[in-house]
Amino acid sequence: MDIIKVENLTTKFDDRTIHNNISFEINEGEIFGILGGSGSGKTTIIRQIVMLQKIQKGKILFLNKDISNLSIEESQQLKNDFSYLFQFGALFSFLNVLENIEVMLKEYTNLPYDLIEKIALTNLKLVGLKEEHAFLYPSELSGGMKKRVALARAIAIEPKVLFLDEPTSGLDPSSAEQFNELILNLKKMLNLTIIVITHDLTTIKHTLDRFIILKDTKIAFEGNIQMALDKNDSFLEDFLTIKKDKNGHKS
Ligand SMILES: Nc1ncnc2c1ncn2[C@@H]1O[C@H](COP(=O)(O)OP(=O)(O)OP(=O)(O)O)[C@@H](O)[C@H]1O
Repeated sequence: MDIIKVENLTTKFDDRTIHNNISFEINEGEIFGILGGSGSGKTTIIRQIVMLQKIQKGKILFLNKDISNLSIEESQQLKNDFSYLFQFGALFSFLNVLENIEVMLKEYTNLPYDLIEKIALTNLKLVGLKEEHAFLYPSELSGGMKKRVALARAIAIEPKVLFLDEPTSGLDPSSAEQFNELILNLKKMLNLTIIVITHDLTTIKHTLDRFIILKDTKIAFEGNIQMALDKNDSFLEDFLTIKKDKNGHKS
């Protein structure tokens, strides 16, 4: 079942066309990538799906609702169904780890504080951190730990859909790999649909179930990594820096 359906989306800023009549669907339970060069309109699409940017032409259905025609109550309800981790999704420097995770719960629920604290601790552990990290401040954390806290904050409200913008940017290869592993585990454990903007080839090759590549206002490719490898297309080979061994096997 599709959880998000983008139909004939056209976006222009001044005279510049960013998306020209593009359509795609994101299925429930998949990790879906939105890829493309810098300025190809990846963040704009996500901002449109999460209702931060107006849809100029075309339609987006999110959980079967046309997001351009929602009542205030419907839009509030939909906002409870997703969460996002933006590229520079900073933590509040004056709050400790646990308090940072609790922010969304305090904002979006009426739960009593002892329950909020319990949920925050559970989510802290879900993202691979320990109770002893709970009272550290952001300045005392590594980049990978900060991303984990931001992720714990995003999943604490139990969203159905999670948006991640460049989740591994700024991480060293080993931390990025661990973060990718965490995304895969969370998808399985929490039954999430995850939409990822990424340039990270490891994420693209090992974490995404399916992806689109935006190029020159259109979708240049839609499918999974195997389909991309099978295509023998020079743009795809360059974009994904696909390597061939001496027997012509691609990786
Ligand atoms: N609100 C806006 N008003 C005017 N131009 C905008 C607006 N939002 C985005 N743009 C422009 O639209 C283009 C696409 O931006 P977008 O952020 O979606 O690209 P992107 O693919 O996410 O790029 P990157 O990988 O560099 O983050 C860019 O040229 C950007 O400057």
